[in-house]
Amino acid sequence: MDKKDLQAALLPLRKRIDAIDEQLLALLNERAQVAIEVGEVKHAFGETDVILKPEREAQIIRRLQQLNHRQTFPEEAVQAVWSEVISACRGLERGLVVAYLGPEGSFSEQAALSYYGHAIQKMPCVSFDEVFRAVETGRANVGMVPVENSTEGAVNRTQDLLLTSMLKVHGERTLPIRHCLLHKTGDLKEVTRLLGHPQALAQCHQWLSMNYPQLERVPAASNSEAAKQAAEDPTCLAIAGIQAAMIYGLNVVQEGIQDDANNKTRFLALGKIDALPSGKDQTSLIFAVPNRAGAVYDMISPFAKHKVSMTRFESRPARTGQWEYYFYVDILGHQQDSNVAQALAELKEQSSFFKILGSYPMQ
Ligand SMILES: O=C(O)C(=O)C[C@]1(C(=O)O)C=C[C@@H](O)C=C1
Repeated sequence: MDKKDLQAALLPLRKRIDAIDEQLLALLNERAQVAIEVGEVKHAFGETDVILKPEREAQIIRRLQQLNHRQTFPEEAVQAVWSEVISACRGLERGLVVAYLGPEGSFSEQAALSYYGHAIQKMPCVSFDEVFRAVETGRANVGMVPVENSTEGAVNRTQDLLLTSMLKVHGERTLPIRHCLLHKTGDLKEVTRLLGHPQALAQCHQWLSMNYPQLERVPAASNSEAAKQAAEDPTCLAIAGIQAAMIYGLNVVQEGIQDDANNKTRFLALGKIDALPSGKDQTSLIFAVPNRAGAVYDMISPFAKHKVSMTRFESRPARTGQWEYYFYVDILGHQQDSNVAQALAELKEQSSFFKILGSYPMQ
């Protein structure tokens, strides 16, 4: 069989794919028209602010994943494809400005694109504080921030900002984090310094100590900022993701240098909207207890009483110098579910501080 036979065998199959793509495109256009009408209805009812409905998006994707069960189209692709379809339709209703820690090529950007899709207006910010401020002041509609990492634990600055901010959580996205060692040319003769975000330096600590113990480790504002600087300075190595390497034209000296091969970061989607129950939700909250024996035990007993599962329990010093703490807790269920509502009401009753960050669809 020669090349001509191959082309002849492929031709009818490719014709079928072309015909299917035409149908898909026609259907996508039909969907886009309906989304525009949805936008008009929302407008007529005065819902002009943010078009985003996290619970509806989660329900659409979950329903399709179930329908697709045991079919040929890959399971993960359902989420990826429909996130983009919904993103494009949402963008036709109204543009969404998304703030995150930049510059371009950061893991936060990846999380933002994965959660909100590509039909967004990106607003890269210089710090987590700036991300919160951009959303609070209305310059951005929503923001995406890392909250915890599987190797390093809580992202403290985010935790502190969540404590005082009026923003609410409406979604989450967990991404695998693969760090790469990057350099301008790949010729490391002149290298004296290693740039990376403190979280990235910590996640690669063992590998760096084994392979580059002599290099000065310099904290950067973000991984992509480290990559951007290294692209201009051959005396610097940078730790960042492969995305940043491509954007800033860097050489990948070594891929996957994080100490844990399964390194993951969980990001939170923030805004001023409340996500309604989607059928599979979780709730994030912060509370503090009076400083007395058994207080924490008493505090969390309403969860057991009302059969609410706790999936995360983290503490952070209250900075009073009194060994007092804020507790960051995630529970399964939506704050509108009756058992969750009862447990939260009892917890609130006994706390010296109580704040619900939001209920939102589980990824
Ligand atoms: O159902 C809506 O409220 C819509 O705006 C439509 C749509 C979609 O494309 O399916 C778009 C954006 C919302 O976040 C949810 C769903």
